[in-house]
Amino acid sequence: MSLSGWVCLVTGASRGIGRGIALQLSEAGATVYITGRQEDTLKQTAAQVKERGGNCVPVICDSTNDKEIEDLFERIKREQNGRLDILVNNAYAGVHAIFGNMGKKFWETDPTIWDSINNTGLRGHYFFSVHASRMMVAQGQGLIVTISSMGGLRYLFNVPYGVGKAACDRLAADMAVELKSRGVASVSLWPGAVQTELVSQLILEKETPEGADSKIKDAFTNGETTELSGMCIVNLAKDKSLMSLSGKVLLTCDLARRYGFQDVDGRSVTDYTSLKFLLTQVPYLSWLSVVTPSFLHLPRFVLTLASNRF
Ligand SMILES: NC(=O)c1ccc[n+]([C@@H]2O[C@H](COP(=O)([O-])OP(=O)(O)OC[C@H]3O[C@@H](n4cnc5c(N)ncnc54)[C@H](O)[C@@H]3O)[C@@H](O)[C@H]2O)c1
Repeated sequence: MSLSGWVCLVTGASRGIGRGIALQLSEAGATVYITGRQEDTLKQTAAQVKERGGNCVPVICDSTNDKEIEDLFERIKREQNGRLDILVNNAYAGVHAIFGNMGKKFWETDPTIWDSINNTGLRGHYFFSVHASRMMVAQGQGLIVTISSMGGLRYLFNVPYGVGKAACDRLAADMAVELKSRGVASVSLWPGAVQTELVSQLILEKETPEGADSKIKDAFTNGETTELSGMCIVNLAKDKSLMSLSGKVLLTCDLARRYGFQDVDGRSVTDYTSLKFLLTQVPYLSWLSVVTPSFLHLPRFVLTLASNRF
């Protein structure tokens, strides 16, 4: 799957899912601009990319700093003759705030948690998308992937988290409406639970945090690697039916099945919408999962109904 000659931009790639995505895109041959706020950690990602024979350009760019965002796009235009093929909106500053406030109600939490969660992870995505779309519309093609999660569907963790994720899904969908006639695709990608460095530190290596549901820890124990989302994006970028997927929420487990791959460590990808998995979550019925075939899935319209807003 070659992306040789492609130019990509991944925000927040100094660790976590962003780093995994940068590794996969560069391994596929793309030149990948990666952003973060700290030079040392960005350089660590760049060194890993280089070790695998890839090419990446680390750029210090805070997603909450409009001027730094503008300068970054000017630089890409200058260095790549106006070419940008893929933007991945991934940067996120909310993980510490989420796990540090587990179990608290929104009125018991400092309201600035909204900013920690949504300034980088929603407002920043909009700003990056505007600049990227200007380049992509001019070239008549491109792909914008906004990393979101199933918190966009129903309550998960806390109020600003769910609102932010629902808004990310809507951002991807509404941008797709305006971009469709210009040949540019916009999708929202939902990873499952992912074993990032922070998840290891804050969840896996600790007792279940106070106020947290023990099922959350189980989900992360069987979680995806940080590179699975990257594998999904590499395959998606080459999909001849890409425009027909534009505007949709895509799940990493569905894309792994669509393109027929396993996680980079050889594990099969947990399918959160399979009947088999869902039964494991139901007390007294979990035994049924053993005899349930894994190809039975929850139809997508049921997921839509699960948002239950009417
Ligand atoms: N970890 C999971 O299990 C999981 C599951 C589903 C969805 N997601 C989503 O994936 C996205 C990435 O999450 P993660 O778990 O990899 O987070 P993370 O905290 O491990 O990584 C976030 C990255 O963003 C960077 N960043 C933070 N603030 C920034 C700023 N102002 N400017 C530029 N870069 C900044 C960080 O330096 C880091 O590189 C989030 O939207 C998250 O909700 C995560």
